[in-house]
Amino acid sequence: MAARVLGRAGRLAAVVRSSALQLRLHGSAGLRFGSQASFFPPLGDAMLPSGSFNNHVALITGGGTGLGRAMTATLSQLGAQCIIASRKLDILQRTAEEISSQTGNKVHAVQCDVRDPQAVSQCVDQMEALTGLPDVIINNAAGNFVCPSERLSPNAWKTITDIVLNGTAFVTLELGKRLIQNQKGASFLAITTIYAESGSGFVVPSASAKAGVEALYKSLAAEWGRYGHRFNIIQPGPIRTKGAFSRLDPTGAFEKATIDRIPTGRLGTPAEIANLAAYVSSNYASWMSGAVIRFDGGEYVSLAGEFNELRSVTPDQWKILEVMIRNTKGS
Ligand SMILES: CCCCC/C=C\C/C=C\C/C=C\C=C\C(=O)SCCNC(=O)CCNC(=O)[C@H](O)C(C)(C)COP(=O)(O)OP(=O)(O)OC[C@H]1O[C@@H](n2cnc3c(N)ncnc32)[C@H](O)[C@@H]1OP(=O)(O)O
Ligand SMILES: NC(=O)C1=CN([C@@H]2O[C@H](COP(=O)(O)OP(=O)(O)OC[C@H]3O[C@@H](n4cnc5c(N)ncnc54)[C@H](OP(=O)(O)O)[C@@H]3O)[C@@H](O)[C@H]2O)C=CC1
Repeated sequence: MAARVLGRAGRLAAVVRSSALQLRLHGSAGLRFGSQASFFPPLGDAMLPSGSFNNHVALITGGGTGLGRAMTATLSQLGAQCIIASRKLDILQRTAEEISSQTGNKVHAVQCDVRDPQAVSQCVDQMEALTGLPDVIINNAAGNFVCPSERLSPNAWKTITDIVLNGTAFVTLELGKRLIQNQKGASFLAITTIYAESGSGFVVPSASAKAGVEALYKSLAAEWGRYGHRFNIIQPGPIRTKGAFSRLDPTGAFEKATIDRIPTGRLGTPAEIANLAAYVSSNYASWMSGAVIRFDGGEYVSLAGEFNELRSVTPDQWKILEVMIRNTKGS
């Protein structure tokens, strides 16, 4: 009997040793479970009731492309009159016409480089003439590229931090002052990124500027509630847009690894973030201020936990690991 048990234990130990060796040699290659993305299908329809933004005016910076365009389309569909502002007037005009023709609600295109406070002031003048002051302001315009920090010129640093931090501040302060003067409340939303919180190498100007934007919005949430202003932040994870992916993963080499570390097994979609932005900017969220909403399919926590790689250990391997751990005696 004892010999039989010892024999079984010996065989098990041999299996444990060989499997542990396999694990060490080959990692988890080929041992992944099937894609879980099918559990988390993205929905594309506008989530809020139709007419939720009737009689509302929304300014979306960078609204001509990517996520800003998707937010504009959703707000317009829900009844808002939108103003989209960025540098490239032709792109803005094309987007404005396309969205207006689909929703029946006016979208205005206004050229504005948010790095220039005078241009921002003129943009707001133009907006006041077209629609009056806005109820909703979405600071979405940004610039970014991957680059080792030792290769950054002073102007590269300045370009990104000017668009992201100074641009957001110029738009927010210009509108805030005029809204306060007119005793009009508003919802301000800033689009940052998950690495605004953690920092990240290779996108250091963007990480620094987005962290500044978060500090700006949290501070104003505290200070300007008394004027009827709400300030919130959405931190998106990866969502395919030409603007982001062409500058952050120009060869496409990192996309699979990115998707593999997202617990929901897929990238986000522009329509999903547009629904969240619409909710945060709507009167349904009138008690929400100072919030930082991470919207990343779980990527941030997945990157943060040092044991999360163990997801790729199979049930059979777990049996072996458990035996090894239980058989450990002493320290
Ligand atoms: C691990 C991989 C992950 C894969 C997943 C991929 C992506 C998604 C995941 C997460 C995304 C998270 C956050 C995303 C944040 C974003 O903001 S994405 C949005 C990106 N969109 C844009 O950037 C659109 C607007 N961008 C631009 O217009 C330009 O790119 C630019 C920002 C450069 C501004 O244009 P412009 O004002 O015309 O500037 P210049 O071309 O004159 O350049 C100014 C200085 O910057 C230097 N520079 C430009 N490009 C680079 C570069 N690639 N590397 C190094 N330096 C660069 C340029 O030389 C100028 O400096 P000098 O005058 O020469 O000194
Ligand atoms: N896509 C993603 O995976 C993620 C995106 N984000 C954030 O989402 C937001 C939208 O990015 P995304 O849609 O992907 O990328 P885009 O490149 O499509 O959007 C950036 C927009 O900013 C505008 N812009 C850039 N510089 C200026 C400027 N100086 N003045 C005014 N407008 C300017 C651009 O318009 P123009 O060239 O006409 O000026 C463009 O429409 C950004 O804040 C980005 O940081 C955050 C995390 C992930």
